Amino acid sequence: MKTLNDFNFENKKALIRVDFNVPLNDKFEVTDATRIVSAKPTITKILEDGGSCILMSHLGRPKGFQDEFSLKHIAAKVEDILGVNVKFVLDCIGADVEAAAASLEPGEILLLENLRFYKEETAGDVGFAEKLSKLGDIYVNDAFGTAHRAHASTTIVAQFFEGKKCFGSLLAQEIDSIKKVMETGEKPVLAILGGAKVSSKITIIENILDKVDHLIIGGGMAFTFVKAQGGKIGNSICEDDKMELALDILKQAKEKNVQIHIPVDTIAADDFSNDANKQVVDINAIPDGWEGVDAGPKSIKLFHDVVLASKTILWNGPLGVFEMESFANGTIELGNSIAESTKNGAFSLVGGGDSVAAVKQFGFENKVSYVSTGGGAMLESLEGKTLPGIAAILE
Ligand SMILES: Nc1ncnc2c1ncn2[C@@H]1O[C@H](COP(=O)(O)OP(=O)(O)O)[C@@H](O)[C@H]1O
Ligand SMILES: O=C(OP(=O)(O)O)[C@H](O)COP(=O)(O)O
Repeated sequence: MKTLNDFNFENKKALIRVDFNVPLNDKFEVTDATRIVSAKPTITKILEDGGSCILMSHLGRPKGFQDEFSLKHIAAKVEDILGVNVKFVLDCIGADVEAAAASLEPGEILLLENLRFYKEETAGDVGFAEKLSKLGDIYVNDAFGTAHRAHASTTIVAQFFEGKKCFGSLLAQEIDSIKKVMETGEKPVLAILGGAKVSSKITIIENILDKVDHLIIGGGMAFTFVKAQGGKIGNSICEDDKMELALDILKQAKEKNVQIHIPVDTIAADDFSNDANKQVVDINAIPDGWEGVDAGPKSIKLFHDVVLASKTILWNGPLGVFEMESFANGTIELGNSIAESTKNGAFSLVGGGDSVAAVKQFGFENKVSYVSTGGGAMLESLEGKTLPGIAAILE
């Protein structure tokens, strides 16, 4: 696995695929710059070596050239975070871009326009990838968030850099964190899966049953397991067509010696709204007209004990409807438990969509070992897939 340290970038132009797909508000201001901050170590190392950086990224899912998706909106933020002047070109291929890249001096940074303004990017077009490849001497992939896409700039371009391609430090760190959970982590290894649906996590569950000692199934997806075992779940969300599968997962877990922990109680609400009436009830005795929306106190304690006994922890998916203040407590308490366990020496990885949002919203970002910068990319990694962006560097 080639990393930045395998190269000296002196007088070299690094063509770096970053994931600067960051959220913007209606004034086109960056509202969460995590992905830009996370790319800084790679860029700094290359500049310190005496090289220059050509940064390429997508932003959103534009249909052709659309001003609102221009990377010009984020150029100043990138400059601010890197602390180095950033040159910006209004295209990502073509004569102007080639001239700008050719005249780049050591220590300088060039930011290209949104790659997805060309449909060839997402189509993985070889000709488009070849044009990009002309811009740099060494290809660095640091875009973990987009590593599950076999696009021109994330995957196809790598074939033009035989022996001259490597992982950036962010991508290497993401790979390492996943490896810690899936392969090398200190036991006991715990995975906590929450969120809304069993169906979106099936492949992950089946893949990690071979890797973990404990599995907490929380959030909305727990109710499919509870109902499948004969529990009364009222109006709680449930995927009836996945009940058989839930029973099969419980059976597989037993065979594989994995201890599964399902909530024993829940906060039930009489309406799916923040000001609904609520009551604590046993998970398998939810009255008609009520639905489970958050972990109950006994479950929080149970999960706390499992988390504190674990040395390696993966967390994906909230334990309740955390977007509503009234039902955020279980997710916050789980965050507190993971923070405490991390302080005691456990390795904790948080990844995938809403759990990362929850971790940031409730201030746990610096209290866990690692927060992934990838949503879909992290979920696909946990499913056991080799991401095309990663495979292309290894080839
Ligand atoms: N008991 C519940 N009932 C309904 N929705 C829930 C419940 N618990 C969690 N959720 C919802 O699950 C969603 C996140 O699910 P999911 O997308 O699978 O997680 P992630 O994005 O972290 O992988 C959140 O919007 C949250 O409100
Ligand atoms: O933000 C991203 O994905 P994510 O929301 O799954 O983390 C990546 O930049 C990939 O974007 P895409 O899903 O439009 O290919």
